[in-house]
Amino acid sequence: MITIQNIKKSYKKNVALDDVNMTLENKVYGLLGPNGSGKTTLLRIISGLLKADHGSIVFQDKSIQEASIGYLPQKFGVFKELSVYEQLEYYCILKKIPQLQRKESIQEVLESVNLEDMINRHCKELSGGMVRRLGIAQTFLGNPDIILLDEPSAGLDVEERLRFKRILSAKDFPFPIVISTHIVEDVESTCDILIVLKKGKIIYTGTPEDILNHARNHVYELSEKDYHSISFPHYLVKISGEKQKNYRILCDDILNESWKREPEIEDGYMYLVKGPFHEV
Ligand SMILES: Nc1ncnc2c1ncn2[C@@H]1O[C@H](COP(=O)(O)OP(=O)(O)OP(=O)(O)O)[C@@H](O)[C@H]1O
Repeated sequence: MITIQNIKKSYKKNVALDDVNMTLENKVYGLLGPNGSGKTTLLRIISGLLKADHGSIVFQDKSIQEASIGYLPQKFGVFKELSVYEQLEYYCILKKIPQLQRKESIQEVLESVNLEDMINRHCKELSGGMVRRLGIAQTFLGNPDIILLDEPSAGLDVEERLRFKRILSAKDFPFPIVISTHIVEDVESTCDILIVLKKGKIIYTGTPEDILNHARNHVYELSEKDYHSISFPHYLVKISGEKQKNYRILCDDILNESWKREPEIEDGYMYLVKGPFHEV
């Protein structure tokens, strides 16, 4: 278990994290939040790359520095002249994986991200999405105590995005996995717990199912004509339909009952982030 207590971090006067507290068990966590809400800063602090101004992170009664951490940064780079095998062997050395175990570990993680055929290719031959998958693979090497993935599915095509979700759903991992993203779709079916950050503060911790309740009675679908006639505060979630367009909105006003819709996870998340829509 990892306990994160009272973490604060500012960049000069800009407060990036404002008293963040959470406990991470052996579950998959989706760290959601709009751009600039503090997700990367939090992951960098947990990984030990960045020092918090205040607070502590404890791993099983010890300092987090003693934990083995698998970390995928937002920008993951490779040594272009190394082969895929050599690149991962380099990570094995950093993670102190004994030489005899390296080959098997490397093959295993490459298979999990569907890159086994690239094992002897130069990293410079990999596409952007393949580099991202190599980045995900290296986090699983060794016996990590925690895995931190900063926007893992950025740049992955639909098939690889689905494969990544399957990896996460396939088994119970013996360590926490934290996935940072601002795309609800990436985490809704794979994460046990969602944590939502807004302006450096946690505004929601709970299951993906419970988050949609935040938008209950706030979701409406209007025709184009009706939508253009409203003037109260609202958030436009999406426009769907071909000929007859439906405008799905979040608002605090009570509208025609026939326009009301059941909330989905994305509605709940957007209401938390954008709402409320009346003066509080
Ligand atoms: N190195 C830095 N120097 C100054 N300010 C920074 C630095 N890194 C982040 N910030 C600021 O801290 C806040 C949180 O940024 P952070 O990158 O952690 O957010 P994020 O949720 O990961 O955003 P995104 O989804 O865009 O990646 C933002 O206001 C950002 O401008």
